Amino acid sequence: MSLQAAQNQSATPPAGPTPGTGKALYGGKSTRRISVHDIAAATERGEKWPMLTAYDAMTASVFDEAGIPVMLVGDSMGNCHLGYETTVPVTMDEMTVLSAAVVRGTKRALIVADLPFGAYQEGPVQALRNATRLIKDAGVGAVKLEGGERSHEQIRLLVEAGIPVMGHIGLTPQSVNAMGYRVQGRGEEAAQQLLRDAKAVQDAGAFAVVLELVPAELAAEVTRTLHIPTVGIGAGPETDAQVLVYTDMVGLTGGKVPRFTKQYTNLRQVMTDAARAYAEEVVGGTFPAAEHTFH
Ligand SMILES: Nc1nc(=O)c2c([nH]1)NC[C@@H]1CN(c3ccc(C(=O)N[C@@H](CCC(=O)O)C(=O)O)cc3)CN21
Ligand SMILES: CC(C)C(=O)C(=O)O
Ligand SMILES: [Mg+2]
Repeated sequence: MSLQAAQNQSATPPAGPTPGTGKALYGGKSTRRISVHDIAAATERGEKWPMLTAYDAMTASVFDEAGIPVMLVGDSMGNCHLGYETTVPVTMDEMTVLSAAVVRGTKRALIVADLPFGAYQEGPVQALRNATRLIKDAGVGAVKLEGGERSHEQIRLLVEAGIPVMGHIGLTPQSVNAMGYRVQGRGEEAAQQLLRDAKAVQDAGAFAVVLELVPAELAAEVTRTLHIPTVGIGAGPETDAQVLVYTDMVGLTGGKVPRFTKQYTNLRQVMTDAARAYAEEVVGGTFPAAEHTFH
């Protein structure tokens, strides 16, 4: 969000829910889907907004009813949901099936789907072909792809074709084999590159940009510089929006989680306890009881 927008915000505080805009992001009366324009308008008013990943209809319906306005069918499904080591092996077929499920499970949220590794690196035409699949076959409202300057031609062609695009710069996990999982944008030269990447994404026509694993001060500077919303993950508190991988947020991720995540509950423990209780009752012969039994 620009400084101008921030000043507008302090000059005219939001006056409560307005149909079709503003607090409608968080479950106002409107039942239509949230659009990229609603996202831009909310950000202009200085409203921060939360994004969560989702990979199936059931989970997505929970978050939709909880009022999460934007959901990302992230290629993090690779390690969080499909059992791969990283996001790198995720295919367009996997993205399309799970994105369609998330769309079916939701009524209100804007659904953004990642273009997986290999689905846009060949060039803009390949990017358009694969983004079109996610829009037409899965029914998502927008796509996301990684890279700043290196991806600006892809972003531009998708936007010209009428597909809203979210950019993603800083740590780009599809490049893990080249860059590892390290904080990005440290040092003057790397910071200048991140600013150039952010501007390239905005100039290409993206409606928002994810900043992953960058110093908070740099994320704040990018946020002040751009007019499109910034969505932070491991980028400090001053971005316009935040995103978390939902399995980290609910404590379901097996193994190590990044330091920037916050675990709000421990579903792994809840599910472990439930599974053990069920197993004990089956072994002990106390389940099924009379009320679960037909004669
Ligand atoms: N479960 C999960 N959560 C995520 O946030 C996530 C995924 N998976 N998969 C796709 C990408 C990969 N991400 C990652 C993966 C590892 C680190 C990591 O190891 N970070 C170090 C900090 C490194 C440093 O200090 O430079 C850490 O300890 O958090 C960070 C982000 C974020 N995304
Ligand atoms: C971490 C977020 C931004 C993402 O790209 C994903 O979940 O795949
Ligand atoms: Mg991703």
